[in-house]
Amino acid sequence: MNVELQIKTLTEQLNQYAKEYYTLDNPSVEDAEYDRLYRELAKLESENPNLIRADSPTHRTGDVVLSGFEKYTHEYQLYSLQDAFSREEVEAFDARVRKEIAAPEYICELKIDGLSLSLVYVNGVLQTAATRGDGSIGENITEQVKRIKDVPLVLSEPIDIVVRGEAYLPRKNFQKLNAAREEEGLPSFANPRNAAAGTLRQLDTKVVAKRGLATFLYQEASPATNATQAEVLTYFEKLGLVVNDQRVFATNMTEIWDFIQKVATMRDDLAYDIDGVVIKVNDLSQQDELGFTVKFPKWAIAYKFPAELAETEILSVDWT
Ligand SMILES: NC(=O)c1cnc(OC2CCCC2)nc1N
Repeated sequence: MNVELQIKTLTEQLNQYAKEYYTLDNPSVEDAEYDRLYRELAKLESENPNLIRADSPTHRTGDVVLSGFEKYTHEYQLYSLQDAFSREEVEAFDARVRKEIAAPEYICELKIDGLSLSLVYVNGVLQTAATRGDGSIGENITEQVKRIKDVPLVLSEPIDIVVRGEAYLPRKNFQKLNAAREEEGLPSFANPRNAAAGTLRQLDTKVVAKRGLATFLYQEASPATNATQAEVLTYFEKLGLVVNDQRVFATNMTEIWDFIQKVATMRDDLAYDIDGVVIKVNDLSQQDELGFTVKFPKWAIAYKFPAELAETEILSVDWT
């Protein structure tokens, strides 16, 4: 078999094994077998650097230690969500929407409690990853994000697209990390969100690879190629991006509130932290009709769950 085909086969095989191991939590080969194939690929790549593929797993390792963070100016501004803390506030949002959209269909998504992330793909290849920053200028964290195993280095289609999502630390990896830090006499992280933020601010990318961050993508920032938010999310899955599967449609407050209550009861059983539910007008042309206020989109609202008291706060409350 010629070298180019050998490199292609090894790359595809290793990517499949990594997906089984990291995303499906169901490896089909032993680590030793993965390591053997990985070393074989790394050897072929070092002998034929011109044949290294953009989706090679060797881009995700290697001890790149950066000297600092470059600024990155977002091509599309990142908006933040208006918050709602009660049913009445969500009803007011629904009423505002109905002033302009007669019978809106909403899509409700979990609000992942992580770090906002922007991914820029050119010809289907991950070119830049950046933090939100102030919405216009963020920090370039491309090398760090390449160490997040569920972020595809190459999409299934060679398209140009800018996508938004959340990087988060799964609760089991958060617990492992804090246990290790206590072992080393290091201060533990207060919550998974802080741990994720601290991890993506690491200049030594080897540290990022070890921590086990993950992502959920939820918005197309570049001009929409789909008609609804639901179709965007399905399209993202087809491209190889990870999308949260807990999403429902709602056409009125009762259905919205039923979902919010359902999420409130199953929240503790999730593998990751959430801090609310995001309700969005599903039709993207209606989103455009509604537009934005100075800060927020008028077509979305975030219902926030009451903040859970941290253990220390519970102890400090005078329960008498
Ligand atoms: N943390 C989340 O899970 C989340 C955050 N934001 C959005 O949508 C915003 C993005 C810009 C306008 C609507 N959706 C989400 N699921």
